[in-house]
Amino acid sequence: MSSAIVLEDVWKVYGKPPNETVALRGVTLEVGRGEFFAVVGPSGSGKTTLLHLVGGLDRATRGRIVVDGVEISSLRRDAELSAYRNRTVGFVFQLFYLVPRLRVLENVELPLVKRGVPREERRRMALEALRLVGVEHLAHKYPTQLSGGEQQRVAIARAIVGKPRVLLADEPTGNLDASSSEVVMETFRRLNRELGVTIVMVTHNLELIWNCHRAAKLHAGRLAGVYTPDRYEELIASFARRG
Ligand SMILES: Nc1ncnc2c1ncn2[C@@H]1O[C@H](COP(=O)(O)OP(=O)(O)OP(=O)(O)O)[C@@H](O)[C@H]1O
Repeated sequence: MSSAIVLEDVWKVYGKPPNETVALRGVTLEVGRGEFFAVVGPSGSGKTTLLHLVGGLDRATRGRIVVDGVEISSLRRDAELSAYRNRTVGFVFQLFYLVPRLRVLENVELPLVKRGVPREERRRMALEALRLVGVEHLAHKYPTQLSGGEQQRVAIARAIVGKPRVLLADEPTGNLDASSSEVVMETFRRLNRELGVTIVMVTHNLELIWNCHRAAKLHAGRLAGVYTPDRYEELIASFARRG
């Protein structure tokens, strides 16, 4: 298994003594290329922190992080980290963060504007991304005219339009009802299967791990285990016992 993501002894400390919070305490983890990988754990266990570090939204205090062959923990300049964010990873958040005054197509084009892709090419790529997630017919609507599930699929189109190797999703169904959640999960499964995109998804909803090849459990900033589907029942039961 070649690795899309490698974390070696990663620590994250927020704040300064005596008011510091240690969010990650030496996490070592590998995610394979083409894996659909879940991260679960109680509130405050460090899930979002881990995703932010992998996505280059924040820097680790200590340790090594390599994503798609790039050692992001050694990128010192903000411009390098920003280029990494724009090219290698795509983000999907719980709150879709679409720009309300822009049409769906224009929202999806945004990451390409930053890259300086010419207009016609942008349009073509944005329509292709919308088609991949099954909402091409909504291209000329505004976000407020869409359901939550449709907005999240547009946000996924925006995340994949630049053809990132890794898609990072933080509670992507946290704001959706059960049927919209299923549509979003089906979209992820298809992107993973057909395009081979590596997906890391943070979730509170343990039922969603059944979509994933493996699931990591964090507890108080430490890796408490990495599970394959044959042990998911055991993982779910561990939450029933003590969270
Ligand atoms: N910017 C920050 N400044 C200070 N402390 C922070 C910051 N972000 C997170 N923390 C703290 O770090 C710890 C881990 O937070 P994190 O958001 O990663 O947890 P989580 O598992 O994603 O939680 P949840 O499931 O509630 O979203 C928590 O104690 C949190 O209060």
